[in-house]
Amino acid sequence: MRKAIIYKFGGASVKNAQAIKNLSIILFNRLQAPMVIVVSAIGKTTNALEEIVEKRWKNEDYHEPLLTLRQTHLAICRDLFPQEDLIHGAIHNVFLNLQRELEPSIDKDNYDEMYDRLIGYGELLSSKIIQAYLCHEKLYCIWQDARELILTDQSFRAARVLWEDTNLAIQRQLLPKMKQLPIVTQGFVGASKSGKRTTLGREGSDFSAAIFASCLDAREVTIWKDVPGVLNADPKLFHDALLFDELDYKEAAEMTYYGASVIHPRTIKPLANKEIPLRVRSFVDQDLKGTLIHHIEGFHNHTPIYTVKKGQLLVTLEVTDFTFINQQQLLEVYQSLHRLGLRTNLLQTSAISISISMDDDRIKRERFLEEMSLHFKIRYNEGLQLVTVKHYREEAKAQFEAWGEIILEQWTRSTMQLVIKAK
Ligand SMILES: Nc1ncnc2c1ncn2[C@@H]1O[C@H](COP(=O)(O)OP(=O)(O)O)[C@@H](O)[C@H]1O
Ligand SMILES: N[C@@H](CC(=O)OP(=O)(O)O)C(=O)O
Repeated sequence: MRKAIIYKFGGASVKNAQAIKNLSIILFNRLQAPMVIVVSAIGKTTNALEEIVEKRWKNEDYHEPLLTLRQTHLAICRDLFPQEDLIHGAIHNVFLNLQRELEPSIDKDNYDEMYDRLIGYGELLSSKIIQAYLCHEKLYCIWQDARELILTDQSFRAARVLWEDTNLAIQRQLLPKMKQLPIVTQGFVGASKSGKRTTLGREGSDFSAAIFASCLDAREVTIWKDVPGVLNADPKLFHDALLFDELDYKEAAEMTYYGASVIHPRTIKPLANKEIPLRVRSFVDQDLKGTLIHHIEGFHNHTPIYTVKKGQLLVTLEVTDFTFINQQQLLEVYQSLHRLGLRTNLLQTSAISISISMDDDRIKRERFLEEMSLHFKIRYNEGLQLVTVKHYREEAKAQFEAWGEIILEQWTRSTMQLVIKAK
């Protein structure tokens, strides 16, 4: 059998009926076996599901957002399929199951577990609609439940892959099917060996594509985006951003680490380990070649790379007596962050304080602050932006002064980071 090709279509590329039709056009000349097509939830479905789950958790009324979500999906089906197609009933049933799963009383200690049980419904819906539509267009393919293949531990919302088990499941269950027809499956979701549903972290479908690629020793992965490829900055924020024709794995991995949301941070490593090339290309203009991320001997980039992470919480922990910050205190802070699964993006210590910029999470934040209040005096600032400039030029800081007040900065020889409070 030839080496497999992996395609990943994110939420933007399947955001409505027109976008799904466009996906089938992309596949028209490209569909082949062996191929795995990994899809994310339609548009902003995962955000809507997050709202529903949070409301259910707080015992608030979630019926309105649930109804909107149902109507949106059924309307897409009406645009894509004739009235008598079985898909309408199938999607209706998925919503009945979701409704049923939202009803029972909830275990108040296990928000993350409940979240993972419900949030993957978005990918379930999109993958069913897309597989049915491709078959309707005579682009025959098989639907596969990714939770039978991507096996993880039970670190809900940021599950770690059990590589050996996943590899085995893919070889045994997926490979034989792949010989017959292309596969459509879900990104983002997995399951533990005891059958609990898990997820790989928000925007984790790129990582799912990389997992399939690694286990299948794929020829290439293509992720289809609404941008021409990887640029040196988010083109929505920087209008003069430059497109890279190619990038070395290491440079791409660092970009994602600092927050370039075009690729999920966990995607590059499994591909780099097996030297599987990753192409990022546009689903809008399919004539463009995009950006090829692969191993480039002696790669040197001097173009500045800008990344912006929004929704940052900057916490400053200050000692309450006149002791200095020591390693034991740092250890306790890190242990608490690790236990709660809070991601830190910048840490700075002074003699009497520790400042941490982290991705905000309203529920976990409260627990962290509560734990820290036993040892420190706390100040915090929310809704901040963390700007990172790699290969910065001297004048780089000045342009961000217009963005707001720079309340923390950190410089190394190659990287500048600024925490900014918008005006
Ligand atoms: N360096 C970058 N190059 C290209 N796009 C970027 C970059 N940094 C951030 N982006 C943003 O990433 C978006 C695409 O990623 P994302 O929205 O996660 O896609 P999807 O969810 O459809 O997979 C683009 O619309 C762009 O605004
Ligand atoms: N739907 C999930 C997973 C994902 O990766 O989505 P996208 O490919 O649209 O970023 C999310 O929104 O987090």
